[in-house]
Amino acid sequence: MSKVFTREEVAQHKKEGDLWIVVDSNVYNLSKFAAMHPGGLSVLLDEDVAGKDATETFFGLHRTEVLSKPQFKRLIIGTLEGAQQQFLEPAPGSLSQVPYAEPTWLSKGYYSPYYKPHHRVLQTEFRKFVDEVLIPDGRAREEDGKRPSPSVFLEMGRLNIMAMRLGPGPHLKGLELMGGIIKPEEFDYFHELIMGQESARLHARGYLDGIGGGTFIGLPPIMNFGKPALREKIMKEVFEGKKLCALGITEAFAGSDVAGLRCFAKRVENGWIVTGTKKWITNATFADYFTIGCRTEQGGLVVLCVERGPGVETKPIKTSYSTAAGTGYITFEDVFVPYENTLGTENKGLQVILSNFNHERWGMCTVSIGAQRIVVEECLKWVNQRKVFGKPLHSQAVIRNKLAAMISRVESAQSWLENITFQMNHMKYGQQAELLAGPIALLKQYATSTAQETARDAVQIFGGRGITKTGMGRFIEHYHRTVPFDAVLGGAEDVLGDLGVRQALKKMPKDARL
Ligand code: HEM
Repeated sequence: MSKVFTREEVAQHKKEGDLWIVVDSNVYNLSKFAAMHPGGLSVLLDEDVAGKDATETFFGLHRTEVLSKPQFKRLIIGTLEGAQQQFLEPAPGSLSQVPYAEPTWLSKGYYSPYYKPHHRVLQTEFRKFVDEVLIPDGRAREEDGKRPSPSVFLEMGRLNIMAMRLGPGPHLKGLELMGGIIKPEEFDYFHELIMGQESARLHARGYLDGIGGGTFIGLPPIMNFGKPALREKIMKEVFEGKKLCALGITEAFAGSDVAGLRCFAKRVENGWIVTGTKKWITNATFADYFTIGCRTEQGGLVVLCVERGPGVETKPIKTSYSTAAGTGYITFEDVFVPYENTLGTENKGLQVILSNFNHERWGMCTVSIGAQRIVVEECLKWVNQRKVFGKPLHSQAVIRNKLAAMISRVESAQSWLENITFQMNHMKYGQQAELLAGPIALLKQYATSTAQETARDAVQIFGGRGITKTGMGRFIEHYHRTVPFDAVLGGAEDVLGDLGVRQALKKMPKDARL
């Protein structure tokens, strides 16, 4: 049993070399650690801190997770008599009780027409998986910039997470999803939405793309347009967590302008010879298969699945997020690609490339809106615990005003996302292409532009901490630095806004008059 100390006993240890303090009912012996304390020795020797209960001061300066690190847990020598621990670490998989930290359907006392008990079952299990498997690996890989650990992919394979990330469909048939808690025929776009939003809790944007961002966009063309033998082989390898895909469309010469691609595929006996380059390719540095768009001799486009091998070289590109995403530059030097690896019809590659855009953009909305919500939670916690001029930060009207705007933005984006997801659940592919391309483009533009406003406001609320990679504002710094990715990948904001309006104008009735 832990030793219990009185306030008087603690108060006797208040000098350099013999220093105790209390944080959240635990008595810490900082006698040796004080000299190594990142915040300095003098702050600990302050008369309001040394030998005292410094809980409030502590939480104004450190994240709770500092206390859960083993090297600091070891400093606990007992508890303070009569004091109760207040700041318990949330159990893996638990829901936040902070208002607006969870979408309405997960908030106590609220209802939603969209979610069924099997959605909640998946949400609970997937959050646990994020907390226990992805967060530890994600935070470590963000630090060292290495690719996500192979053991994580194998675990994802065991639970068929990669297969679920590709949405509902025949590819799920016969698979045991998340250990069997959800039936393949029940799996719908709300399950996929949940997985996207839960993944955002990682606060590790580069790593998040690292764990299959390339496959999310690179595998669908293989799955939907590949010859059966190729398709079956690659789907099995990828779903089991043994191989990864990347989608290679963009080049230094051509970004959203697909018609300007220069990577060239020359038709030869039994296949193609590919020569050219691709740039900004997510997962390029460690992917095994590259789904790439190439120009043909006829001037058309062909989409090919190229396996990593002789003539294929990849090198990392340093971006504003971590190299855990494996963003890279690819060169193809006279690479022979068997004809069986042609995806779809020769010279009709544009159709293959465009076929997955809606799903890709919608998937990005799920993550982007999920991340925006977590920033609201971070800000609410901070304004509540941070004291300025002797009062909590939220006593300033200007801060409450910023929070009002943040909350409204994320709630409106979430409601729109759920509405579109509901439509997707009820529409066949053709209807989705016809009716949802515009709304999804507009939603993505809205989600990422509001995300950037929220990132800016959050930095203002956190001040210097919002631009510091460690400490209280570390997730705000990360969000503010990586938020432009969502606004660029899958179509830049202006392009998407324009697409949404052009789609609407195409559908204007001829007799519409004021
Ligand atoms: C259990 C006792 C404590 C431990 C284990 C501890 C540990 C740490 C660690 C790991 C950091 C750097 C990480 C970060 O940036 O968040 C830090 C920073 C700091 N600590 Fe502590 N600390 C303790 C108590 C205190 C107390 C009682 C004070 C009261 C004044 C204090 C003041 C500071 C300051 C001013 C910083 C720098 C914060 C910043 O850069 O924003 N610490 N501490």
